[in-house]
Amino acid sequence: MTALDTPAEDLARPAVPAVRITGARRVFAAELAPVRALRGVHFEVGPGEFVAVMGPSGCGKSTLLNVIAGLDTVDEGTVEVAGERVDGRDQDWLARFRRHRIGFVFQFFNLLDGVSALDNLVLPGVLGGMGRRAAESRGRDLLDILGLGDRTAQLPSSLSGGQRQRLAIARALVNRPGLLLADEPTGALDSEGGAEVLELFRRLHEDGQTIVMVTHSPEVAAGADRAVRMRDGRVVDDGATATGPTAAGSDAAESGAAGGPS
Ligand SMILES: Nc1ncnc2c1ncn2[C@@H]1O[C@H](COP(=O)(O)OP(=O)(O)OP(=O)(O)O)[C@@H](O)[C@H]1O
Repeated sequence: MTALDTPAEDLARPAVPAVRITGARRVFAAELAPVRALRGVHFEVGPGEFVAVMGPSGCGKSTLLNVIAGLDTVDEGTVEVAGERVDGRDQDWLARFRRHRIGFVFQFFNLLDGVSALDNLVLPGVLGGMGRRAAESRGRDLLDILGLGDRTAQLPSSLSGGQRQRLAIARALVNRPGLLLADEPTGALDSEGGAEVLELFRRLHEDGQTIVMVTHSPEVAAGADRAVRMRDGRVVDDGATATGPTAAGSDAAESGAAGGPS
């Protein structure tokens, strides 16, 4: 098994969508009027798909990602990840779920600045149930694969933006999550750093990793298989990108494995 392999559980259940959301509604209380962040969202992601979520500021993209990750909850509707219901769970269940099943990449990296690049990976590994040695070995493997093998002892603050985001992606992968979620992963990077990160996502995707990425950038979205557009809390468009499976004429797209909203 390589460090980037798809988790065995996903290979064993290829027919189960990686994400399935039906009729999701989320309303936030606000001073003037309630904000309807999600207004009946249907959204499905097939195993191994790389999906970009786009749309204007405030249309509900981060809320969508957060309800998939169990960082926020829906008021109505259902959220399933790899066939398991995420909505309606208690905080302990959600914490375990996030630790083992979800890798989350943030716009501003959210790395621990006081510890080395390697320890940024060892800590979540240990929290995820690995022994320290196993977590160190996993961390070193990931740093090698992600082109940071000579940076193990460096503090995140001494890395470039692109390197920091690659480290944050390595951290998200430590516990071999079935699903990688990324909220504007290139938003804080210059074009070179953004290209590095997109290239890494493409490699992970080719290795079978399921990825859902929020982005404002059409260039970044074009690197995904499929682009979903949201507006005012709804999915308004959903289709293959130029690099997606339809463009390549693959059977997967034609058989519906790319998965549109149901
Ligand atoms: N915790 C919250 N409390 C109140 N309102 C919220 C909360 N979280 C999000 N909202 C509101 O819900 C709406 C959707 O927010 P969300 O962050 O999902 O949008 P977005 O599409 O990700 O925006 P951006 O591209 O600017 O990040 C916005 O109007 C936002 O202000």
